[in-house]
Amino acid sequence: MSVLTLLCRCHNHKKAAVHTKDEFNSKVKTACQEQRTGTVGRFKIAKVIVVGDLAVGKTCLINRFCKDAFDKNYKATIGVDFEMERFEVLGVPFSLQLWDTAGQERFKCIASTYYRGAQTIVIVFDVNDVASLGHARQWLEDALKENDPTNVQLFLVGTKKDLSSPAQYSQIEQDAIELAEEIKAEYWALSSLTGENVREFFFRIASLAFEANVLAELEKSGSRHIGDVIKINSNSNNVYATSKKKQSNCCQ
Ligand SMILES: Nc1nc2c(ncn2[C@@H]2O[C@H](COP(=O)(O)OP(=O)(O)OP(=O)(O)O)[C@@H](O)[C@H]2O)c(=O)[nH]1
Ligand SMILES: [Mg+2]
Repeated sequence: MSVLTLLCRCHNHKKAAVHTKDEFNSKVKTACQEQRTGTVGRFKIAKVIVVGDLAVGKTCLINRFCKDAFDKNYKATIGVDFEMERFEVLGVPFSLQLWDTAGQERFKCIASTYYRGAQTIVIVFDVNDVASLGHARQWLEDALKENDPTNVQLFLVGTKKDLSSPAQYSQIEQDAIELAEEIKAEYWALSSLTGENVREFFFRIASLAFEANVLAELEKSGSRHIGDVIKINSNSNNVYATSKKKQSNCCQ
């Protein structure tokens, strides 16, 4: 289990306007301190879907984080796979369900049936393959068909950074940041082979998903405080009498 107390700050991406928050919302912090996070912490599991072209490194990314393993041999994902990862954010337990989907065209229609209900969409491309970045928009469009665009958090992720020279990388980075800004996604570049930025990236997903969930709970509860106990005592509306009355009505 990973313990998160602060949203990860990632200074590498200062240009990616997309990293706009580096502190938890104060309402969220207070709610956590006062243990008023409602269903978050008890039943809440955020669904994360990972999409992108074949062989860009989706499975390796999830395996590096969840199993600290890396396989240099390519084994295509057939349909979907998923992993659960448990976190503790601001002292509150929180889980991510990570859905690894197939990039191969022939498995795509099976995979897309699992897109629904995602809270986070991760669009993956290979920083050494411009075409895979070009296809990112299509992946996003397909994933959004099954989800409410106003309620999802987007991440654009460039993988295999270890394979590119700084000069090559900075070229594709510009295009990636431009796209990220346009689609309002956070941009991350990482390597599953070396592990660079992998942990930070998943911590960030967990933190933002957690924050969104707690804010939604607070909003839902309106003026009533989540976690408040509703007291029923002998002076309250007599629940027994009411139920008796109902019973007698029913027999008339
Ligand atoms: N050097 C390097 N190779 C990587 C990295 N990530 C993945 N690979 C390699 O890229 C190939 C494809 O990786 P996968 O993770 O299987 O790709 P995928 O996106 O899951 O592919 P599909 O399941 O077909 O959609 C494998 O041979 C990996 O070893 C990385 O960060 N660096
Ligand atoms: Mg795969």
